[in-house]
Amino acid sequence: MADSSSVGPAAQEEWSSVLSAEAATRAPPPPTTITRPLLDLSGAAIGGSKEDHNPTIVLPNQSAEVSHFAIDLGGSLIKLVYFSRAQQEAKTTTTEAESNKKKLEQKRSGFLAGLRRHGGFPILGGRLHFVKFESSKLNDCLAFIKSKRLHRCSKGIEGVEALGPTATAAAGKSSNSGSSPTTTMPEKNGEKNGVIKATGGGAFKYAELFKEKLGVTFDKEDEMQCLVSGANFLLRAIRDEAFTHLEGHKQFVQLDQNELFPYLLVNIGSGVSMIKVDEEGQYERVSGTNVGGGTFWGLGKLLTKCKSFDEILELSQGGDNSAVDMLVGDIYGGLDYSKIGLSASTIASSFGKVIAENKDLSDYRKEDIVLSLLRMISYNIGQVAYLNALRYGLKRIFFSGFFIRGHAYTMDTMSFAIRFWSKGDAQAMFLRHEGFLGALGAFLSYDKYGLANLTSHQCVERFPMGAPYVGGEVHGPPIRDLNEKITWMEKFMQKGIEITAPIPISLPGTTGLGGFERPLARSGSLRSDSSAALNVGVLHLDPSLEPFPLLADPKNYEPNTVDLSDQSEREYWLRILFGNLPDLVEKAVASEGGTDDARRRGDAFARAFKAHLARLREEPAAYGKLGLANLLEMREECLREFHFHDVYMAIKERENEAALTVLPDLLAELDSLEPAARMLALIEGVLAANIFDWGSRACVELYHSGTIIEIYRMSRNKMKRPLRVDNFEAFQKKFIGSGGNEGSEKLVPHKRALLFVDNSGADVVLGMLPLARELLRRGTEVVLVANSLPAINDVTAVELPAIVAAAAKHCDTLRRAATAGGLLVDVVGDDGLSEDVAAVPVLTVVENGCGSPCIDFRQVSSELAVIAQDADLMVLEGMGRALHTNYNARFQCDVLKLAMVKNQRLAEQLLNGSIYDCVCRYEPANYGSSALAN
Ligand SMILES: Nc1ncnc2c1ncn2[C@@H]1O[C@H](COP(=O)(O)OP(=O)(O)OP(=O)(O)O)[C@@H](O)[C@H]1O
Ligand SMILES: CC(C)(CO)[C@@H](O)C(=O)NCCC(=O)O
Ligand SMILES: [Mn+2]
Repeated sequence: MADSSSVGPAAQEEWSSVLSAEAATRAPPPPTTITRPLLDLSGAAIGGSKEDHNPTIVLPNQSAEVSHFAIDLGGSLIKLVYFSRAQQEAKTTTTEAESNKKKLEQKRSGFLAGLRRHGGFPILGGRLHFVKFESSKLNDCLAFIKSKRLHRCSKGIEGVEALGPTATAAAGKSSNSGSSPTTTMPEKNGEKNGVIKATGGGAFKYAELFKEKLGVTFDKEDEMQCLVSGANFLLRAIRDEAFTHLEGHKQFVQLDQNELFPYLLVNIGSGVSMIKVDEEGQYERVSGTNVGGGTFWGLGKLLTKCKSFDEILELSQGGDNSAVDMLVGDIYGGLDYSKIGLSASTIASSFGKVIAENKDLSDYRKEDIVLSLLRMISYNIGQVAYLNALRYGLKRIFFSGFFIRGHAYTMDTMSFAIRFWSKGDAQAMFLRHEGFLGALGAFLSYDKYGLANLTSHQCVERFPMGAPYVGGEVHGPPIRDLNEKITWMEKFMQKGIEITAPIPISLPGTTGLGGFERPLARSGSLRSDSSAALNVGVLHLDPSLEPFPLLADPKNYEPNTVDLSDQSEREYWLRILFGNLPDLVEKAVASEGGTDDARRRGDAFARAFKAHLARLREEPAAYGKLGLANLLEMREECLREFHFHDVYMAIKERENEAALTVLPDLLAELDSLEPAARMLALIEGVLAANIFDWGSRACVELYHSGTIIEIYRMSRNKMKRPLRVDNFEAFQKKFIGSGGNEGSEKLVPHKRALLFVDNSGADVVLGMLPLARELLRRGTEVVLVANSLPAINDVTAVELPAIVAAAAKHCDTLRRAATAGGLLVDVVGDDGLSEDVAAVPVLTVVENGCGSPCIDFRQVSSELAVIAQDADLMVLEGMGRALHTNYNARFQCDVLKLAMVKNQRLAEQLLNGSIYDCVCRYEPANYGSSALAN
């Protein structure tokens, strides 16, 4: 699995230049329409006139994603939440051989999918996207809806399914003018323009307009109701949604669902609404204030002539409010007013200093004015919120609305106010989807999807791939497809700009007692609107994911072993991923035939991935709590985003083949051993074969030194006991009894073993399959648990049946068990199969629900969850699944954790050892709890 022990000097140099280029931290704002070089030109058409500087190009065959949506039309911003079902990959150039292979894989995955349960959810699984527009740019919003054809599928998911990628939907040219960008489309292919859930004042104000332009009717939902149901959904279903922000420090809050209510929801939009929420569906708007986001933006605009909200926030970075604010010290001759607890630096009166000074507006620095204004409004809202919380005895206050914009100073100011006035009794919390509560609530009111019932394990927050390259500005026409994404990356390359995703502002200083020092300014480092998109990401809804039932303590389970909130740890792993990037890109491009198209995508992938790394370096919590597993998954997701389906396919095939040729000899060798020696040989074999890990730089360098088989032999020969962690005896005792003599006492074999496999090639063929065979021989049913999607050279569930079939040619046990398990459907031989198949323990394959080298047991496939219920042994193999994640996890059944450490730092830190050390950690059922009981 994935890492490396060293990063070359060249890579390091590039890394630091990318990551420290403060001046280049902001991507240029995108023009509202762009000319896009095309990948899939079929059916393409130029929208608008050809003389247009930036005509819109419509790519009907690349917009296979069809969606459903809800809208919140507010006083300042329009928010859209739309759904797209599990993505149909847009076509990229594939050879016939590749497409045949894909068909075969699809057939196989159909077999796996046949095992899926959908838990009774009417939704199929898909993604929730979040988009916003300025209310004054309604036409952009209309154009967006048309380009995505959101208005055409109001029949819902069932209707969505029936739709094909038809050649319609010109993405209207964006403009700020009042002219109509679109006209109502006639019905086509049975699609209907229908009824859309809408909330916010604009649901009333613009109902006629939407009817006229898009032919849709609004089904109005109450704004407060939507805010509350949106908030409840986020707090229940999205992990790492709520956080505190105090003195520059952001911390995610684990909310206990039983202790969530009552709370105060303070939505700061143009105006502010304060809602007491008592329980699901029960709430009351207890207060509001007209001093809100609109006030800040409006006054700020008047006073500074700034053109955008972000510009104002950015200005405030360099401000010193004491230039306009009257401080206690100004009144008290530099002294504190300590009798009532006010320090000299406390603001006595916002803007009060101006009175005595005979100056014009232009005599003041804009920065100072804006900071004073921001502080005044934030603090005031905090204070009113506190008073209402006090009025109803509420301890938890959640702030939402786009006024917040993830802006550290704003959040700190409000948190400070709450903490100060409540004397620490009440807590201010913020939501990552801050401004989308209303739209989300409206979306959830399409209750037929059962979305409102989703819980956290069914919502996976993926890294929002579109985000780093959309640039600034509130979204105009968005990135619609792969091709546009690539075009963006190329634009940056042409300009020689490294996109390091927008960086959040720096920490403000506070001076206690309500006085604030000015925030530490940092040049041009405000997060732009695209980073707000970065923060919310895309929610993947997967109704087939479930918590793994054998976790001993699901509530406190933490998959990651390495804590990346530690700065040096984070820096190290970010560097490793950065250093491995050039190689990975080469492999990725080669895996897609090395064509120009592949090269383009490869370069774009590298840019995008670097942007994410840079972003995380600046704000580690940008995507929620960050662990190594997330980083590794992000890389895989990012590859998929640029349609690299399986980078290591060729390597995996080559290594499978090579390993299969020596399998018969290995099996014969194993069979010649006594049971005790055989068991040791099997375990050592698994560990030795775990060296084939293309995610480890050190190992990849090793592969130049010999053939696969030579390296495997070398690895086995080097194996020395005791291993770095060596519980082999304990395992052996459980397995073959004390003394190692089979038959010396009656042993009950395990009923069902889950073998979590890691790499393709020798690892699975020479390591895990022989172990599976041994278990089967002892009467244990074996389930091979493998990835649902490719990650590095990890074997996938779809690939396993063919590997097992090939191995079964050399082994009767495997053949019978695999046949009994339905794996050998098309390899039925005519010898020996007439025997009683029911008596043979079964060998099956199950997908784990992941596309990453690690495994997060909070979210596994439902098949795995079901089959795990009767398992009494787990074997977690490989660094990703047994060390990076789950090394400290406890389970309700016996667990064997087997891995070779292929990273020096991890070896030192986790095991006090060195690279290539091995771990054989055996933990009997409820190992942790019995330890506690003692
Ligand atoms: N790019 C932006 N453009 C305009 N305002 C922004 C932007 N980003 C943040 N804001 C702030 O967010 C506020 C709007 O927040 P939000 O979208 O939650 O409210 P709204 O729904 O438009 O208003 P209301 O609910 O009162 O009708 C603005 O008044 C402004 O203070
Ligand atoms: C009018 C709404 C509800 C529109 O979203 C909002 O802007 C608001 O709550 N304004 C504050 C009005 C008040 O309670 O004084
Ligand atoms: Mn609103």
